[in-house]
Amino acid sequence: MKKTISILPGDGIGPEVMEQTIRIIKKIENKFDHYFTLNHGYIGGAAFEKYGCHFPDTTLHVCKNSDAILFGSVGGPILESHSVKWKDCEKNSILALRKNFQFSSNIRPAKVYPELQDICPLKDSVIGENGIDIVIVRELLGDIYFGEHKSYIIDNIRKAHDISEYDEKQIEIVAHQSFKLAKLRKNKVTSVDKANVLDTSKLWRTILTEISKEYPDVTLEHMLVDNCAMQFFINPSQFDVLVTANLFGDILSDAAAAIPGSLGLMPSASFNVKGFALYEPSGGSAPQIAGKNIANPIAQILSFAMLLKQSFHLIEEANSIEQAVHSTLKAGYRTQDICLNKSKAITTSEITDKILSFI
Ligand SMILES: NC(=O)C1=CN([C@@H]2O[C@H](COP(=O)(O)OP(=O)(O)OC[C@H]3O[C@@H](n4cnc5c(N)ncnc54)[C@H](O)[C@@H]3O)[C@@H](O)[C@H]2O)C=CC1
Ligand SMILES: CC(C)CC(=O)C(=O)O
Ligand SMILES: [Mg+2]
Repeated sequence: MKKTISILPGDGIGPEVMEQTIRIIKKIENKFDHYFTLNHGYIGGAAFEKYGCHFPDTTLHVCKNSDAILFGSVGGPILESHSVKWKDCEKNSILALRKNFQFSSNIRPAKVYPELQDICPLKDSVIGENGIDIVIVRELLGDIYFGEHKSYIIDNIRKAHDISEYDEKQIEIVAHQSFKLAKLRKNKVTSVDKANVLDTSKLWRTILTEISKEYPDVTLEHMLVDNCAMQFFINPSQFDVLVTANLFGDILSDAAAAIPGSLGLMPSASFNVKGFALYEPSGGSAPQIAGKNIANPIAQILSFAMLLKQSFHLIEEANSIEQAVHSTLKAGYRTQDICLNKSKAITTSEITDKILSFI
């Protein structure tokens, strides 16, 4: 198969985990006789250094001419967020990319890996006999991230506001996606909102309820977001598909990383309505561990597996990567974020060597 993939490593650990993922891509090409054209683009702080902006036209061009986008992460250390290089980096890069291609829904799976049960902070009794297997569907183009953001001074008082907005069409897209996904799974959708206070949430709840009538086999439940955050840790196996707004989804999907045990294991996929997609780890650029060859590359590698499955329909190829990750973990190889005995942890490149050996 001949397909083009945009490779946007970005900042922090992005380039390190992307480099290892490219080794996996090469192995898949060799083993299954495919040829992928990898077109590289700068984004985030890395682009700012080279082009003086966070999302140059050349990168947009690369993305427009590809069949799928594999993204690393962007952003610098929080303490440097006012510097010229990092100011508004995330807004100008990943948010602009999502907006440009209208990536309206973001899929973030969260499950317990049986071979990593020792690092899952949840008790066996909480995990339960059937384990935990949740898919979070996060709306990606509305809410407070895309409303007006403003800081100002009135009567010598510093003020700021961020406006959250939704329209029914935006909610309908993720609603349909969630019900369709639930039909392939356990037929349950939990819609998470703050409808006891927010008008955007009241609209959210109304639309989810209306759309649910088109999917009579799927059970729809509504849950308030504060309760949901707690339910993740006391009864996570109740969830199948969880659908929520942009901000709540951002926060809850990081919280859900506690289920496998590390953000370094969490891949994600973002789709537009035409099916074009961007794949990226759920976590960020982890600046404090960047450049040390200690980051976990699995989230990035599994994001590539999602790309193979969802964008290229290469199921056997994707399964071979997922199986290799499981075999590697089962054999006891761990990076430091998933290793209880840190002295036994192996590096980013060493764990990739092991994964490659199982493909
Ligand atoms: N899509 C994106 O590009 C995102 C970018 N960011 C940016 O990343 C920067 C750092 O943000 P944080 O809040 O610290 O979030 P983060 O997700 O980068 O890190 C949170 C924690 O998870 C750990 N972690 C994350 N990925 C890991 C991996 N692959 N292996 C091992 N450990 C891993 C980090 O070491 C840290 O302890 C900020 O500039 C932020 O804006 C944050 C989230 C998403
Ligand atoms: C710029 C942020 C909204 C990125 C992020 O935290 C995420 O997508 O999870
Ligand atoms: Mg996030």
